[in-house]
Amino acid sequence: MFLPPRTRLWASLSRSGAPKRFASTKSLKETLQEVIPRKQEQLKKLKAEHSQTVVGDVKVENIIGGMRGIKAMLWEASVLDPNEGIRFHGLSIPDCQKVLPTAPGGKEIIAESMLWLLLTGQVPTEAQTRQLSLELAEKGDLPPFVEKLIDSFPATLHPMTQLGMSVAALNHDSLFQAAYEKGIKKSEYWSHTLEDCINLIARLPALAARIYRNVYKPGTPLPPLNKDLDLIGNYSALLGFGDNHNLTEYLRLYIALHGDHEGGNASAHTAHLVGSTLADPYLSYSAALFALAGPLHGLANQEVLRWQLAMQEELGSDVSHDQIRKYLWKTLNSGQVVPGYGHGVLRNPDPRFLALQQFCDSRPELEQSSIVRLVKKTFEVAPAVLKEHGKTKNPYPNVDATSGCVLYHYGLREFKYYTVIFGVSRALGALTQQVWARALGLPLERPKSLSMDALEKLIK
Ligand SMILES: CC(=O)SCCNC(=O)CCNC(=O)[C@H](O)C(C)(C)COP(=O)(O)OP(=O)(O)OC[C@H]1O[C@@H](n2cnc3c(N)ncnc32)[C@H](O)[C@@H]1OP(=O)(O)O
Ligand SMILES: O=C([O-])CC(=O)C(=O)O
Repeated sequence: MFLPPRTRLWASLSRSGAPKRFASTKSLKETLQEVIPRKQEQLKKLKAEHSQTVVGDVKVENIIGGMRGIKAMLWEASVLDPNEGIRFHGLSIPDCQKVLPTAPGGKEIIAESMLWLLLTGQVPTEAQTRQLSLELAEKGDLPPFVEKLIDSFPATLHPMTQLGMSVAALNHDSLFQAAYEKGIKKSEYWSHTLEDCINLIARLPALAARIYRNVYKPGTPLPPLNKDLDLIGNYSALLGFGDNHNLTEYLRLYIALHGDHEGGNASAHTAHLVGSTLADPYLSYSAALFALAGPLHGLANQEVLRWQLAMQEELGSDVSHDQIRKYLWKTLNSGQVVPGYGHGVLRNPDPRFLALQQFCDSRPELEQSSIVRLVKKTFEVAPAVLKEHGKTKNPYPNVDATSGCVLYHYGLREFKYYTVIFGVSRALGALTQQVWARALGLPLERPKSLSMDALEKLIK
């Protein structure tokens, strides 16, 4: 039975509050086959009954202000509330932490259960999650020419550039593109797109880990994919951290939480825009990765670590609130942004930041870590400084403020690599939408632009 998200959450919690799973044995594709006709019907009804209903207005400030606040995209998997933060099909982060299956022996949400939720709007069973893990591990090997391509990159090429280029090269094997060339019907687009999306997600650990090894641990052999591990268990092992359970668990949580942040963020929006031309999922996601690689977006997590380490270098480890305050002012007065703070939509501390901080608070070794403590102390000071500075509409931390310090503490210290981990994650949401865009037959994205002269004419 298909239930609205909130009802489904309550239905998936037993009376004792412990998660209870539905006993479905359906595969991901079978589940989607069930869900898609209902969504198609919903869209048809919206079009028929409300095409002309006004849901917002556009001011000049929206046009010159990066389209902030304009409701202009359909995005199925998640919606962002400025104060509450993200909900995935209606489920908040704490809701997801209660009901989504974890890895055997683990406590954190895994990529597979988040992907299932994003794609279907349903909480998968333990068995469905394991089945998906196995499918991903079976499909995770790289084509030899892509391995060669990655190996040919100079180690000085930024890891995000390497990731974007290698994801684009995987389109050599795009099933959607091959089927399109044969001339398939529009109603068949989504199933080929789904195959591509699953194949791409499956290959991301091997791809991202190969980049890491080449750049930072040259000459160390990559282990084969382990069919008994989940996607991120394998990623951690490929990176060389497989026996670090704490880091593996952190990566699982990190990657589940960064998976989707509604549609307007720069990476997801880029994937959607490029995908709307019917470019295949590899090309669309490759483009998204280059948007993620900008310092106002995903690259901010690299910038946060660089900034916090520079602060530590200058002030020492045992730093006072007052010293941090002065350091923040120095950054602001030199005309730079404080990385990890502010947001295009959020107006409160990012619940992803809070969830990652909670992870830190639950582990004694992280509570003792000088970099983790510095990040926490910065949070205790920065909002007041940013409020006094008076520019940013949101003086609170976003997820990037804290995501890197835990990696750093656990030994993954090459912070130029951090956005690659974000890039492995964002595929979950961006590619989910690609499937939905094809299933719903969404059109080419093409908003209207205006010159300043044209705008002035319109105002008159
Ligand atoms: C996963 C993610 O992508 S989360 C975001 C990651 N990015 C960062 O952490 C980088 C630092 N933050 C920022 O640059 C911004 O807050 C952004 C890009 C995230 C959002 O930008 P906007 O929606 O334009 O923010 P906002 O409307 O509050 O900006 C108003 C002014 O405040 C400034 N401002 C915003 N955030 C900050 C900050 N953290 N430090 C200093 N100034 C800031 C803006 O630069 C802008 O200044 P301007 O008028 O001189 O151009
Ligand atoms: O929503 C945004 O604009 C940026 C962000 O936090 C994300 O993409 O995760």
